[in-house]
Amino acid sequence: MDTKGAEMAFAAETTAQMKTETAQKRGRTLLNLKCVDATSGLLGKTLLVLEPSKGGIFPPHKFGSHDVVALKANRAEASTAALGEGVVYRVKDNAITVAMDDVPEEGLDAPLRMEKLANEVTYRRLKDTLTELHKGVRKGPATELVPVLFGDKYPTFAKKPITFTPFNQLLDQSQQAAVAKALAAKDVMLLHGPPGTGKTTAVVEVITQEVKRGSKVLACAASNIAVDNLVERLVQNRVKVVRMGHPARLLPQVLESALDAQVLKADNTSIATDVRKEIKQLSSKLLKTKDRREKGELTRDLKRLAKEEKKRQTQAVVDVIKDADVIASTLTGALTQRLKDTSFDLVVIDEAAQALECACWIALLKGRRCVLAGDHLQLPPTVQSAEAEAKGLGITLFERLDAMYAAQATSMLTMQYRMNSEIMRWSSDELYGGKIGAHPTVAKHRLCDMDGVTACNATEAVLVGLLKEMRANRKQIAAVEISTVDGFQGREKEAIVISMVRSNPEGEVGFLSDERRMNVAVTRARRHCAVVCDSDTVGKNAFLKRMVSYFEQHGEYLSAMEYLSA
Ligand SMILES: Nc1ncnc2c1ncn2[C@@H]1O[C@H](COP(=O)(O)OP(=O)(O)OP(=O)(O)O)[C@@H](O)[C@H]1O
Repeated sequence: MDTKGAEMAFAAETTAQMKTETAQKRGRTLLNLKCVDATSGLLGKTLLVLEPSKGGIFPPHKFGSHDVVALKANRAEASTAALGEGVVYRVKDNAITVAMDDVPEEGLDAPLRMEKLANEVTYRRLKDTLTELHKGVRKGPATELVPVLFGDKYPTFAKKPITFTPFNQLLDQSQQAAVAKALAAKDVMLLHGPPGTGKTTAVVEVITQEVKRGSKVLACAASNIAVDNLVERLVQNRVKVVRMGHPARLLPQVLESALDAQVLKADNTSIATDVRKEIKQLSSKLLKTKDRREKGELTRDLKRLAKEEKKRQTQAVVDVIKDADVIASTLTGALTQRLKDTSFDLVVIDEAAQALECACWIALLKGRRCVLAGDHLQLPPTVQSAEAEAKGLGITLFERLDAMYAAQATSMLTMQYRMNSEIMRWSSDELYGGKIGAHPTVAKHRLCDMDGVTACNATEAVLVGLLKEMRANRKQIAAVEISTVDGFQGREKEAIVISMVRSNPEGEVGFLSDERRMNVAVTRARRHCAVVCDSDTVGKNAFLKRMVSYFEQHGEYLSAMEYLSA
């Protein structure tokens, strides 16, 4: 990680180094924009709406929600300071909305260009954390935890079994056992949640129980969406939760939990607002007065008031954070200055098997104990540098700890609430030692039980036909989504069609052979899973061969010839 690596190089490919036209071609800059609207509203931020100057739609580009962007005059030199920076809030074909802290005072009425900025803050935070770890953690809340996570000390648990009254009455036995283990953990516990087993449900119970016993909890995940998911459910349990992060990156349904929203409501904020009004009045008095003594007095007062305003604003943030039972943030977001002096009894990381180990450390250094929830038998985070991956960045902390401490520290959830048991059994037998069961509500559900579906075979044929047609016409049909497996992790659909497009005489199966990828692909399906493949090619790989024969045995097998004549 100390060499910059491919990811850093990619991020550093800033538009500043490219000609603006080249940058526009690469989708990192949009030229000739006009600002058509500026409204305040998003928790004190201003939303600017930008459209192509000549109307119509934007050329192809790479701007997406949450990107950090700079606005400049359309033809400004690359080195010219930006009119302002903001975060992309919404992207449509013909308009992009950007949330800004401070609206540029001038320049918005002229043609503009928008540049995508490399998110260097994240890299700096990862690097700073690694440097701190490298120096050795001799003080702070995680002093006792660090040796356990590096394999120098075994994890320990309370001697007496923990009993608790679940908030969620529906928790199954394996979820209850996992929660009890988490509550008993003195340093680390791994909550292993295979597909559809309600890992987040168990995590929310752990956090709620911890709050009940007086703990302050840091709840994290690598992605904003996973953090918002936790926040939504914790709010339902009436837990006092504060969501860190830029409001433009949060789902609208969790905005009320945002730090900014709660700070706006704080007493110290209304005092700061009053002080600001007073400052305005005194400033205009100062401009009018000719009296030297009065000028001196007013200047002194203004200085004092400015200090007071700042103090009240800072105190409002400190109070909200202090008063919260749970602070929720992304892993890298946990390194904010605002949490610098806050430590936690417990750090919970959801989707830990999809997070880089160094990102986990940002959060872990803030807590005495930790619970990591995830499934290392699904796909790990993407690492763009092959070298970094080979040197260990591709192994997650969850996987590493499970390899060291599975017997002591891991509790696996064993009841799943998504798949028909035939779909589930392949994954359970191949990857989870045959330990997973299907809840009765899903065990037998099939596509043909759904309203409007009459014949399952016909539906399969339609699905496959549809897929071909969409590929050919490159168009999206409502209710059908096309995605790579990697992009679909964490999601589910009633029916999944897996296209294993490889077909060659050498039997090269490439990335299909990653068991975790196939595990993710198959386990997205609730009621129906169809695989389209060249069985000769994929049959050269033992794992895929077993998979195809499982489908042959337990499902329906049709050759291409049979489909063509169907
Ligand atoms: N004990 C339970 N009883 C009934 N339904 C449950 C139970 N636990 C989880 N579920 C349901 O299972 C689904 C998945 O649960 P949840 O959202 O907690 O899992 P996840 O962590 O997001 O996904 P996954 O388990 O695939 O990792 C949800 O619809 C949830 O309501």
